[in-house]
Amino acid sequence: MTSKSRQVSKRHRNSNHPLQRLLNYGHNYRQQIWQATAFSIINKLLDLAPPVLIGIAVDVVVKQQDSIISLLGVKDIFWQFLLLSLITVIVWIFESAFEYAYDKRWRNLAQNIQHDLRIDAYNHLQELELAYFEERSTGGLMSILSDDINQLEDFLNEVANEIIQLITSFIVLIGGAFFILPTNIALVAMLPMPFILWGSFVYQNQLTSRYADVREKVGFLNSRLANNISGITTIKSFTAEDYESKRLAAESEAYRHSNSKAIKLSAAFIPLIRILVLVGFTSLLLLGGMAAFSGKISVGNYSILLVLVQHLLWPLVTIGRIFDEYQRAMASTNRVMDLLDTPIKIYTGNIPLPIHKVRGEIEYKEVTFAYHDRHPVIQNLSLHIPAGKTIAIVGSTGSGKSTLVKILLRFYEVSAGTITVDGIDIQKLNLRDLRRSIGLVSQDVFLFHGTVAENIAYGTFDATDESIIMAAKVAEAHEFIMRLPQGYETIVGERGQKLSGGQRQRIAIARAIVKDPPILLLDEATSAVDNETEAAIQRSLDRITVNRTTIAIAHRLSTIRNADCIYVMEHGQLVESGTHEQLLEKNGIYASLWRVQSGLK
Ligand SMILES: Nc1ncnc2c1ncn2[C@@H]1O[C@H](COP(=O)(O)OP(=O)(O)OP(=O)(O)O)[C@@H](O)[C@H]1O
Repeated sequence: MTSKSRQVSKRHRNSNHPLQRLLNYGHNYRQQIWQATAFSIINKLLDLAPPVLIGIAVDVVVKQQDSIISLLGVKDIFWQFLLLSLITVIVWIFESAFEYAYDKRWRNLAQNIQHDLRIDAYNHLQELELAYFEERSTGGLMSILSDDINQLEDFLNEVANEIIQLITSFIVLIGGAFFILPTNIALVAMLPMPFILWGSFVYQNQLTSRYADVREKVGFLNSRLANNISGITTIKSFTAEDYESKRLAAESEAYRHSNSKAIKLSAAFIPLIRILVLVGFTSLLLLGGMAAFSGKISVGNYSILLVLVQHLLWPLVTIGRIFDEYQRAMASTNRVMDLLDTPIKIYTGNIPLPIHKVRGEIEYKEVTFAYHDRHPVIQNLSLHIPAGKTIAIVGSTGSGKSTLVKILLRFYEVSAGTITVDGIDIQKLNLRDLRRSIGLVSQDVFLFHGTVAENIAYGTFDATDESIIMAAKVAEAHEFIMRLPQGYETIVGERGQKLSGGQRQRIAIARAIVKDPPILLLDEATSAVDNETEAAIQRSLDRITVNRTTIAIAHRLSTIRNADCIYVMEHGQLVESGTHEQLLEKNGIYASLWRVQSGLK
């Protein structure tokens, strides 16, 4: 996480209102926000000038030589109108110029903030521990990083300006009414205003929870979609299309239902506002007309008021949509900010571990570990692996073998005990250095959409073509890669789905070879392959484990029989250890497993 985003994250944790959180986040753009706001206000003021110009024109017609314009020294009616026309042209030009200015500012601001927010949110997400991802769905997280941030972009693009201009119109109208009209008439005309504001406020509160629900439902819908698209093979093979279609329809229906609850409320808003505006407008029409007739106010001023109110009527009608957009944006803001505020639970230590200095001695000292809300998977386990040696871990499924490897990488934090690398507690080591010095070939190989070469070089981004080919040869992958349509430049497809399981496995091994780490973790590297491939992988593993601390987890005992020491794991504890021969002699769990696998029993 960048120090900038860390600061930002601390800052907006202090406040609760989403708008405040957004403003705090956009702290660096304060100047741009002020400029855009000022341009919006000036544009609105200029936009409100035509009613005044109409009023003045009426004034010229009614009062002729005694009109307001005549105060400037222009007595001739034609010249008065010409001057008025000139002012109109100038106002128009400035209004257009400021429209351009505010539009450009707001839209650029929207782009800058959405960009920063997306990158910061993604960077923060990358720092979060695995448990966070296990609790959530990919689709749900995608909808925060995509939909919610887009919602904010739309808000800043248009709605922020609309809100500012609406407030400006309000103030001008109220000020204008009290300035022009006798106080009692102005008060009557303004009577609906508090109701409009109060009503809007109540509405806003009601809408908040409904839109939060809509955002949540979008998250569920997205997660179902993402899950189904990645599981399409399973869906097809189990002919579960209808079942999935129904499940998706149910999520989509929930989204529709949630939206229609929000629509029910927000759609009633505009007609209500119109009624209130009507009360103000007709009272102004009536009382103002009577006042103009009796000479209490001038005909010009009366015209100004009427046109000004008309000018406000339209924006007021849009207030419902503006609140709507505002509420949606605030619901999105909360979701994005909540993600940014999620505390990172696994922090890096500060002892550096330069990769070329790592010897690779690993020690687990009385380690206990439990996944969140579960019983311990590893219990009081101690294990010493001398530098450069290969150990193997075997044992029944679910006994905790993979977990042992994951806690060494600090994907999860141990509950008790310590793990050391070269005698240093891994919690005190620089986390990136620790992970850089470990190569993992995991049970489920993940390839990224891209070429074979890119996938082999993944993590060693400066790898040369020669080293990539060398690694592929050692991993016995070179031959099959050369048979692919574009060789090393062949696109492997998303998650490497255009390759076979064994091919993916060999690319993963080549990837680890290019990385050349002092510590190698092989989590069932030969699980998804046939006997021939297994033999090929075995040959390459024999080569790459030399002088490298290696932990190999295997179900097929033949693949690890040459290990310096083999451990048998049961229920989170190491119950047997020794070389292959020693363990056979012991005639315990390992020996019976061996007999089963080699067909002796
Ligand atoms: N992320 C997780 N959250 C909660 N429980 C988990 C998680 N990952 C694994 N477990 C549980 O921890 C136990 C040990 O899992 P682990 O993957 O370490 O077993 P394993 O010995 O590697 O099994 P296998 O040989 O089948 O790969 C299992 O009971 C599993 O259900």
